Amino acid sequence: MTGVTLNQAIKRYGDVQVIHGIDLQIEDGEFCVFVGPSGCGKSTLLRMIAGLEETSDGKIAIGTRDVTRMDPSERGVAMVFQTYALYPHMSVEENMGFGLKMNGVPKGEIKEKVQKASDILKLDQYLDRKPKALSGGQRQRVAIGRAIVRGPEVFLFDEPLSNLDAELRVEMRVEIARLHKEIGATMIYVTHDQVEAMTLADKIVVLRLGNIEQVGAPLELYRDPDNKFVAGFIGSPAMNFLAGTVAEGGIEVPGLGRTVAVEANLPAAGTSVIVGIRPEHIEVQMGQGALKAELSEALGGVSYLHLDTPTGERIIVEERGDERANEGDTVDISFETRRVYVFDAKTEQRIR
Ligand SMILES: Nc1ncnc2c1ncn2[C@@H]1O[C@H](COP(=O)(O)OP(=O)(O)OP(=O)(O)O)[C@@H](O)[C@H]1O
Repeated sequence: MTGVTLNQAIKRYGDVQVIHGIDLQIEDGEFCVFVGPSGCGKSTLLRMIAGLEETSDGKIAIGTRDVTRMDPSERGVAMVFQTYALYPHMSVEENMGFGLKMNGVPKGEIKEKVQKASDILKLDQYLDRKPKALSGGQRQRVAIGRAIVRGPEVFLFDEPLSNLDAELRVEMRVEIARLHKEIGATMIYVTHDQVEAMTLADKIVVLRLGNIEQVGAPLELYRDPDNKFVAGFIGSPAMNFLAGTVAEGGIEVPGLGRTVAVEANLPAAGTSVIVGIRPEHIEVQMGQGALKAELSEALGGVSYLHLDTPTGERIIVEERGDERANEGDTVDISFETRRVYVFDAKTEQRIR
């Protein structure tokens, strides 16, 4: 088993550079998740590691081997795709063993490895079926089984659960976590699903426009985002942002009609900042205030209350108690000082 090292990895398509010199160390046995908005380069970066996209510049190493110019088949990786990519005319067993057969592995050994993988993934009873006679979740299991059978040093997953319905996603997510525990291999996983990223990852890499914004453990990124982008990207519903100005004794926030106290050394009075507060850290005060409840999404255990400020900003509050605000109510909000994040309005870097 081995880790993966990217050293100033660059990808260009013709004149357009889409990955801008990525440095990244993924440790042996680590579960690393790439997240970021559509088009940020997550899939491209994964495909560069797989060898499915040529690396224009820089280096990629798997363990101590420089694989930058190697064919995908020589890299010791196996990739699981969103679309499963199974052969429709082959049975589950043949699909899973196909890679090994092409490599001239003896029949007995293939059978043994397929058996072992189908035990892990509970595919025993489906080995003779064709993919079209399987559910989406079962097909994805076969695709994962095909990767396991090859015994790669590194597993690569490109949004593997995107085509599954909500319930199956949860089931498969738990299964992938179990698989990682069981086989302990290095895994790199691309998703734009918050919950997948937070629950599966040892390490999350947040990408934006082909650059890394921040790397860290899920809760590290949640608690200690370096900038407004990461703060807004990690956490769901997203962190609320309100414009403010540094003033005597805190930050004047027009949207709230008051000065918010902050535990921090703030820049000079008059500096424009952005105040960030997570929906789960806000309390609602009923029957007072200037915030108008435009919408309440009741999910059961929680409701998401959408408030409009007089300045035209939007605040989402997570409500959990028995008493929850209704649409049309006017309310006020409160939050603990230690829960307030502050970003520089120009650079969007975190001040505290
Ligand atoms: N063959 C190509 N030629 C030119 N540009 C490309 C090509 N493939 C991808 N790109 C560009 O590279 C950037 C990164 O694309 P990529 O598919 O890696 O993003 P992504 O983060 O995986 O997005 P999504 O979540 O939508 O899949 C995008 O701006 C995309 O338009």
